[in-house]
Amino acid sequence: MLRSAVTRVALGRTVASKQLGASAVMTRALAVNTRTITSLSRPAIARNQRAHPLLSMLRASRTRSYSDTVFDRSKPHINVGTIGHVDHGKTTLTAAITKVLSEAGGAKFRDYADIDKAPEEKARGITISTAHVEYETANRHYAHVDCPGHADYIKNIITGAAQMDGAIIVVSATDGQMPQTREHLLLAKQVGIKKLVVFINKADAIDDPEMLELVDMEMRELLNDYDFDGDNTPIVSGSALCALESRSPELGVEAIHKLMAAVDEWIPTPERDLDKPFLMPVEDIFSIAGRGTVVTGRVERGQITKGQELEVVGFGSPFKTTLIGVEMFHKQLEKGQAGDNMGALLRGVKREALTRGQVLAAPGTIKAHKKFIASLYVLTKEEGGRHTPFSDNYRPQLFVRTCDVTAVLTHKRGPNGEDPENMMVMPGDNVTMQCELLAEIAVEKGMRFTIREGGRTVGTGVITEIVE
Ligand SMILES: Nc1nc2c(ncn2[C@@H]2O[C@H](COP(=O)(O)OP(=O)(O)OP(=O)(O)O)[C@@H](O)[C@H]2O)c(=O)[nH]1
Ligand SMILES: [Mg+2]
Repeated sequence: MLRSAVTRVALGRTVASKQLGASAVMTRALAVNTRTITSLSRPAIARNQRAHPLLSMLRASRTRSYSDTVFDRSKPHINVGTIGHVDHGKTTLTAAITKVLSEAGGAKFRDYADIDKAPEEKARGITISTAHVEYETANRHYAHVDCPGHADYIKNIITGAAQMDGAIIVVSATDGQMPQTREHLLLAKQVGIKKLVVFINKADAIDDPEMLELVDMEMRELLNDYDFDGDNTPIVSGSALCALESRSPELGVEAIHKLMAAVDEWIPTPERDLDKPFLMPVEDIFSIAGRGTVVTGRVERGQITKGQELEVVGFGSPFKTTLIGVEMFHKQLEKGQAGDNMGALLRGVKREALTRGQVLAAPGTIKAHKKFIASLYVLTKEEGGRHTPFSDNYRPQLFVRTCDVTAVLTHKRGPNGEDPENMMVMPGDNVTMQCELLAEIAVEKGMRFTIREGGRTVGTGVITEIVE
């Protein structure tokens, strides 16, 4: 069934979500932007083929049918993306990677036009244009995200519409680093991306090869500035366009192979959820006469066995308890694990001591906090957000996991002590603000949340730093 779906989707735009559905990581990553699989109608394909000059070439690579390649579920999966300044070649590189890997049987070629007119996706009411493409190397299976514009990158990174475990930062040899190179690096750092690979693109367009050295040095310095490992980060130079147009192989196809080898080696496969410490957000609480208190929820990560100790964190002092029973679909189990909707029977805990929004966690693995710094995207009126700006001490409801709590948003005072009172936040803005919660909840750096007001979502954010 899977195979036929793949074969049917002639232009492959929607293959990724379905194929990857089986992978737990992917299911989560694509949860907000799962697209339906529909084959393009024949006239649509014909139109596309007429429209794009590269298409006869593409058709050749497409007939090397991808459906012949058995999807190998045993390969580790990882989410990556291209980031970098406008026009530096992110989309061209994305297309080039699929082209080069398709020749090795590890991808379905996605041409530039197909990637760049990415379908719009809805993530929590925010429209984000992203293209997901997939490919594989000998070692790993990749989902790769590319966004058409700077604003979409910002939203995409903040909302986690496509989570990136690592990224390829593209920088043009003709320009060197530019403002969005830095901005994307900063955001990447804030959302917890630990490793990047640099691609110095447009190496075909420079006269002086020293430019490459210069950009190389400058990028290492910049990476160090943002707390990445600038000295050891692999930097590959080449030309995405040459690879896409099958010319100057040393700058083109060979550079792409070098780049992907660097990505394979340098960007680690994320820890699987099952290997992480146990955590389950509390959704509901029941008293069961003669037995005790049962908490239900969906296990976010890790696993737990009957008899193990748990900590209840959030809304007041944390306390410990023991898991004495696990139930799922009215059946008793020995163990609960990530993804399970389970009922946890707890020893000696009164119903009143528990509340929705707390978490059950492996002891000592998460703390409750009241104050943190967040990178926030404020929805525009068109996205269903506010019509007017807000100023300091704005008090929306903050939603995270199963929890909602009032938050007070204030600006961090400017570097020269600028008065935050005078700072207004406009719909459509991306801002860094301090959030102070009216109750302590279990949060971690890198967690995403939404802010709502009067029953509608007005913003989305990611925690970049815990204050207290
Ligand atoms: N000479 C040369 N031009 C390139 C190369 N790669 C991309 N370009 C050109 O640079 C321009 C921008 O490329 P894109 O791939 O659209 O850049 P982008 O980073 O996706 O741009 P945005 O999505 O608008 O931020 C296009 O005209 C490409 O043809 C290259 O290796 N060499
Ligand atoms: Mg682009």
